[in-house]
Amino acid sequence: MDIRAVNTLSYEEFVDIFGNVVERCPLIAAAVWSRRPFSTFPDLEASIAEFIDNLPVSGQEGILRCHPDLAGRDLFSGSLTPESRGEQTQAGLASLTPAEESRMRRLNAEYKDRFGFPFVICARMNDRESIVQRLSERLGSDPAEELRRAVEEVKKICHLRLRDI
Ligand SMILES: NC(=O)N[C@H]1NC(=O)NC1=O
Repeated sequence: MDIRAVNTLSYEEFVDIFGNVVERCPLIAAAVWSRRPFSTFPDLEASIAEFIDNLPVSGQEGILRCHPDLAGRDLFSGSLTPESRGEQTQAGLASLTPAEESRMRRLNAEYKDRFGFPFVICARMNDRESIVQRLSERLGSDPAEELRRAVEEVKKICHLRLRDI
């Protein structure tokens, strides 16, 4: 799709196409539609990033809470969005050993307890080993720094999803 075509979309069409570039947050696409025309795809991406950056902390945490756990129950029950399923599968998370799976589950739960939102990382820029490693490392982060880092990961996921479109 080219940017001129994007600029002619109604908001319903725009939300249909871009509603999941940030996982389960169609509100973001609905909001940035009013900033068109976009000169390029990076311009659209920058509008999304700016919208996210201008949210209060509760809004940014809300975005993170819309993300499914990595290698969590949703992956095995089939209730993920197609985008998330593809990303998690590509990173090897659909084929963890039972021991790796239970380690992920334990670390994810510990992370949520500590920060109040799920661990978010751009799965396609990682593999199963680096995901577990980052998760263990980030468990020790300062909460404000961790929120900032998690939001940057949301933007990386968004970047790749926009590129797919
Ligand atoms: N929890 C989490 O990071 N989930 C996301 N990461 C990613 O690459 N796709 C997702 O759904």
